[in-house]
Amino acid sequence: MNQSIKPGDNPDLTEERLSGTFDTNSMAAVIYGSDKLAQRRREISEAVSRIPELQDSKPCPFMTREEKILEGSRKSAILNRLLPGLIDLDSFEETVFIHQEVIGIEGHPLALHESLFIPPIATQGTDEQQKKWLGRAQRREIIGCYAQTELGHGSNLRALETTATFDISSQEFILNSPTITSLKWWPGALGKSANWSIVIANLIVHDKNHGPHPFMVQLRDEKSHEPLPGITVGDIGPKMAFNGADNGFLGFENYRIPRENMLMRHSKVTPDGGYIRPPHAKIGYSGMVRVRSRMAAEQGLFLAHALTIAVRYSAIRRQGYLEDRSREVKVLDYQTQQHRLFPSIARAYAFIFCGFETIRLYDQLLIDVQNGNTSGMADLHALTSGLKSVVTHQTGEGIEQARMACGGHGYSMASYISEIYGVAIGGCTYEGENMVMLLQLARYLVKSIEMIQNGKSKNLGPMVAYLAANESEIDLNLGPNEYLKVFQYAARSQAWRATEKFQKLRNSGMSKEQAWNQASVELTRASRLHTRLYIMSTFINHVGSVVDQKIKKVLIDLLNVHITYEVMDIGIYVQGLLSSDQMDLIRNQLYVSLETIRPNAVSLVDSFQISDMQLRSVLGRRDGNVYENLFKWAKSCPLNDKDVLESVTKYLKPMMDKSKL
Ligand SMILES: CCCCCCCCCC/C=C\C/C=C/C(=O)SCCNC(=O)CCNC(=O)[C@H](O)C(C)(C)COP(=O)(O)OP(=O)(O)OC[C@H]1O[C@@H](n2cnc3c(N)ncnc32)[C@H](O)[C@@H]1OP(=O)(O)O
Ligand SMILES: Cc1cc2nc3c(=O)[nH]c(=O)nc-3n(C[C@H](O)[C@H](O)[C@H](O)COP(=O)(O)OP(=O)(O)OC[C@H]3O[C@@H](n4cnc5c(N)ncnc54)[C@H](O)[C@@H]3O)c2cc1C
Repeated sequence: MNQSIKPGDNPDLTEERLSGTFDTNSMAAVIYGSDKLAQRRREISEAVSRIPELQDSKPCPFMTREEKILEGSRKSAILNRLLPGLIDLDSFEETVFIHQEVIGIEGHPLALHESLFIPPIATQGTDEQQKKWLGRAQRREIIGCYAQTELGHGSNLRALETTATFDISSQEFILNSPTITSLKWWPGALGKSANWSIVIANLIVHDKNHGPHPFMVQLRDEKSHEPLPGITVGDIGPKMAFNGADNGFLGFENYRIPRENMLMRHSKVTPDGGYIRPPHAKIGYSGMVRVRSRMAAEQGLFLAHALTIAVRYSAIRRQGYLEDRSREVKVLDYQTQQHRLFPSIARAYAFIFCGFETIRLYDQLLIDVQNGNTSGMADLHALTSGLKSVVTHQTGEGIEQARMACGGHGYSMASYISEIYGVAIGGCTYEGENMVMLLQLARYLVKSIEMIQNGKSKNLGPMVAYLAANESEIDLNLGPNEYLKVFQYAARSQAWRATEKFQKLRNSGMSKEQAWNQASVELTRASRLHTRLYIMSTFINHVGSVVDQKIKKVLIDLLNVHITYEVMDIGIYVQGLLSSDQMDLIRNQLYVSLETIRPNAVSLVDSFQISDMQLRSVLGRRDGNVYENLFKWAKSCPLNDKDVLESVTKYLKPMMDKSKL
């Protein structure tokens, strides 16, 4: 049964929920990985809803930027006091979840503290460094951020300009921002809130530049919160979204920190100026891999937010007629609306399933690396580079479709979809611009194909083994595994096409860099197809492992939406494999699968169990009572505090009076 049904709900939404064929709590358990984890989310939402001081003081769209930052800080401080009674303090998931529930998605002063400041200390700090800072950070005696990007440099880490020069005589590093382009620019919470930061700077010892390394740097006085001498710091101004966070700039002028402030678990500088290399050259990049490995699930949830709003609203919004002219139909009954929304529901599920898998892979890698085994780093870097790029892009597309599916009201901030969109698409840029990261995965694909060309196919990892296969015919009797083969064909032929283009250019005498650039559009296409194949195969495997038969049945229906939509979407890449009859068959299977999933659409989004507090959307309310609440929301807009505004008395009225003469 659908657990969201309550008395007083909009009857159209109740009708939808009654037509669902499965238990939404059981589905939530599959989405979040276990009944216990899903149950914890419900308990935390429930507990938060009973604490008056944690409620929004007014709707976010009516707040100025300053009010958003103040509100985020107010709630962060209250949460810090209440957290021990509300969540398991050792659980990163519960910490992120409660902040999102209480403060929302627009960012807050501690948004980066948990995800980018504490993890590098925990994974790249020595035992002594952890003892010194981890407890303080966890108790929030200090607030931290992650300062890597510079005004002139983001994607290309090797071009960072900030320097940390070792001074043997004082046993200190001297930090400098030598140029305007070397100012740190963008770090979340840096602008006004953080007093410490992980700073990525070029390590210079005995005039030799050892490249970017992480340093623990105090920025502000712990008593006065004033910037320390040698530090220039401030906020970079309003952004497209995420304005509850104070992204900042930072400059150093001969700013000294003790030698012990370089995070030295992997690379080390000894007191006499010796440099000890890390076990893997890119181990310092692992904080980024950690965040990327979490982005698929995060983004899947952003998409889930937008779809919860659009699907619920589509079930109460009546517009136009089908057969019965006496009553307008729910817009959810239109095939175009279903085609707009249901493939995105499938993607949201797929992204979340993939996301929990990559989080698990990262956690395993972390254990391996701590035990000295870095062999899995390249694989996970390639996988998460592609995944973050594809998932953020498709999430953005899906959210925008969800907005349009809500018609005019989707454009109002009352829907909250524009904010969700603005926050989600930030992910196309942060943690590595998407094209740049697709090209990282492409390096891996090209290397894999070169292994095949050199007769070393048996050395290929399981994720790229399909590159060596030779599928040229597909059975018309299409099931998920045949769709997978179709996708493998597309990904394989594009990877070979791109690699061969690169190699041909090389053989024509072009430099490696120029040849790479000339082949790069084809290379990014190969990376996207490879990643979409991974998403599809993870989805198929996940559904295969579900035990509850009612849940499995609806997930198979959703998987059918996914595989048919995805194959139609890449039609151009499978022209050599599928006949036009086969394409027609798939197209029809997609339309059938949209109809099949229709009765479960509302229950599928209800299963994300995103509370009204977290959703912050008038259109997406659980009870479906949209119109009366839209009217209330509009009336509460500060512009309506007065009937006659100063804009009228001061300018418009005199203008009209003058025109009358
Ligand atoms: C609903 C839930 C809501 C939760 C809300 C949470 C909200 C949180 C909001 C947070 C918001 C924003 C936070 C944002 C933070 C940031 O953006 S921090 C800054 C991030 N910056 C980047 O990502 C920069 C991207 N650039 C890079 O990573 C590197 O420059 C790049 C990898 C592109 C290239 O590095 P180079 O050193 O030049 O290396 P290259 O020559 O290209 O490659 C050499 C070789 O090394 C391999 N390699 C590269 N990286 C790795 C790695 N990490 N691990 C393993 N191997 C790696 C690469 O593949 C090459 O291998 P090859 O064999 O030679 O091909
Ligand atoms: C919301 C948000 C939060 C952020 N938070 C943080 C933070 O907390 N800490 C932090 O350090 N940083 C943060 N950043 C910065 C972020 O990591 C960078 O913006 C990101 O890495 C992209 O770098 P860039 O801005 O230099 O883009 P650029 O590299 O300048 O990209 C511009 C264009 O150039 C293209 N391009 C660049 N290089 C190549 C290439 N080699 N091949 C082909 N095309 C290329 C890109 O594809 C893109 O189209 C944040 C950014 C945002 C938007």
